[in-house]
Amino acid sequence: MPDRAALGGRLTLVIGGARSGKSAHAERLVTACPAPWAYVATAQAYDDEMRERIALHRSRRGEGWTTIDAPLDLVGAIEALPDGRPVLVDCLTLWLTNHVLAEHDVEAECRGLADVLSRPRGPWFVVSNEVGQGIVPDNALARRFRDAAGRLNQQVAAVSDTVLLMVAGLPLKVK
Ligand SMILES: Nc1nc2c(ncn2[C@@H]2O[C@H](COP(=O)(O)OP(=O)(O)OP(=O)(O)O)[C@@H](O)[C@H]2O)c(=O)[nH]1
Repeated sequence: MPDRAALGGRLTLVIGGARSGKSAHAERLVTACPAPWAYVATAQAYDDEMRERIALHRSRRGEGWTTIDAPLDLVGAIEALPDGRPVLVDCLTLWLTNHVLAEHDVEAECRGLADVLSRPRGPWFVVSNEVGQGIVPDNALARRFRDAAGRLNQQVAAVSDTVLLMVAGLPLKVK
């Protein structure tokens, strides 16, 4: 196992805007650890565009990966993984979207996730979107989502050893 400190510690949050290169960078970090790697996907393929994106991701990942679908029960999926298995969770924002749309108790879900991520296991790499830098959305659901995403990112960043902000494909170490 490579030096944990060199990999960024037990938990690394990779955060950025859409197409900032966060998934690819997080994959590079995970594959610096010995295989096998676990990919925990929170996306659901509702249409052809999403199906195509997912197929691209799968072909990019190649061998050595096990994919686990966890659109809602991310805590259960993480807890079920064997100790020491390098894990990539992609991404928190879609997981949050799924809970918001299902009208679940989003605050409780986020607390539960931050709690499991704060446990001394890993190496874990978690991808999330930095949202909310544009103008205030004009509908209440989007505002609620934006606020919940900001709070979730803060909670996860607080328990992370390393936080990387992706800008134009480049990682900026913010923690
Ligand atoms: N269900 C499922 N989803 C996957 C799989 N592979 C990737 N995804 C999803 O694909 C999503 C990321 O895709 P993109 O929209 O291309 O990436 P992005 O995060 O906008 O862009 P980048 O910042 O460049 O990574 C993540 O939410 C993953 O959950 C898979 O095998 N199964």
